[in-house]
Amino acid sequence: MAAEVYYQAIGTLQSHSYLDNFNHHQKHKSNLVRLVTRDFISGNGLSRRSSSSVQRNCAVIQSLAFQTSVVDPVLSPSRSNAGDNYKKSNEAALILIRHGESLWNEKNLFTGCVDVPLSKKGIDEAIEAGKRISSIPVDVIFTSALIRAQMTAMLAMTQHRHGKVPIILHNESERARSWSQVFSEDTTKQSIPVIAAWQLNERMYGELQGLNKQETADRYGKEQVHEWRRSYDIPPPNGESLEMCAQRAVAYFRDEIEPQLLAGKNVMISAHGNSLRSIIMYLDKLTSQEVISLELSTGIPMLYIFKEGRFIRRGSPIGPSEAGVYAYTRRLALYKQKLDDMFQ
Ligand SMILES: O=C(O)[C@@H](CO)OP(=O)(O)O
Repeated sequence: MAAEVYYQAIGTLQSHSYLDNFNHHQKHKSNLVRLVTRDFISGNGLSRRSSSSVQRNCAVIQSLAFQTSVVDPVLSPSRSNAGDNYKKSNEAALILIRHGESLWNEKNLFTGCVDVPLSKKGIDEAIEAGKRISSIPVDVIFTSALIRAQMTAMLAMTQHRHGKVPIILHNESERARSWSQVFSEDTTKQSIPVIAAWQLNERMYGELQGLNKQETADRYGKEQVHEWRRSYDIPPPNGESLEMCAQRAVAYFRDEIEPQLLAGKNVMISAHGNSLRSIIMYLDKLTSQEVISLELSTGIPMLYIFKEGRFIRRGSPIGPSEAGVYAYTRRLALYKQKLDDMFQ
């Protein structure tokens, strides 16, 4: 009973998860999640005090949502896409994760398409991310072609409770494909295909790649560097703007990933700050103004549900130190229950 009440309360809070994109609202919601989680952990279920506090605060969250003038993706008919080629389909989970901290994030260098591995902290973040999504179904994984996204996906999957083995598909040549075949149906069932695509790579940062971000701001001015980093259509010198990055990343999402979701497959995408910003812009129908303030932390998985042609955000932990809470749907709760029963 306590768990049921807990998930319901968290569900209410997390249904406004798009507020996480706005730092000033994030804090408020994070306090509420902490309050409810504390009651749950104490084992007494939701206390009357917390229960009325959640109700009261949900009203506050509602009004914050109104102030942002972002339409609630849960309540509104559809801010989302896939409309044209919508077919009646099963519900499917979509997890988006930005890679853990890389060795160049650690050094504050522009990275873009330079292929840099995770730092020690990034490895820990990826493992932590894996714990947070360990009860959410994953049938197929898409990563960029870059090692930091691939390391993140693989490390995260070591924590998954289903115990399946992620296997990178090699389609770069006929020989690579044929030499990496598996000849057991049972083994295939126990594995998750991992598809690497360059289209999901970080935006190409042009002549900024390898430069220190602070030194670049000192040299060219804070405003100019912010424009290069966050504007929608201004590219850094000889690099890609977010708009250019979206042209390949969103096209790939629509052509290769949406069909999987339509077929009812649960998908995880491990990619990068800007390739994911462009995909989120598409999923949440953000304007080119709104996307400027969209920041993604390293190693924090976000959950969407794809149902009846719509993408609905179901939450994301607030930050690295927060508990991983998502608004589970009935189908996800049943999947979790199945894992609980299996590992009792
Ligand atoms: O350097 C990069 O490739 C990206 C992501 O780390 O940086 P930014 O935050 O400027 O988009």
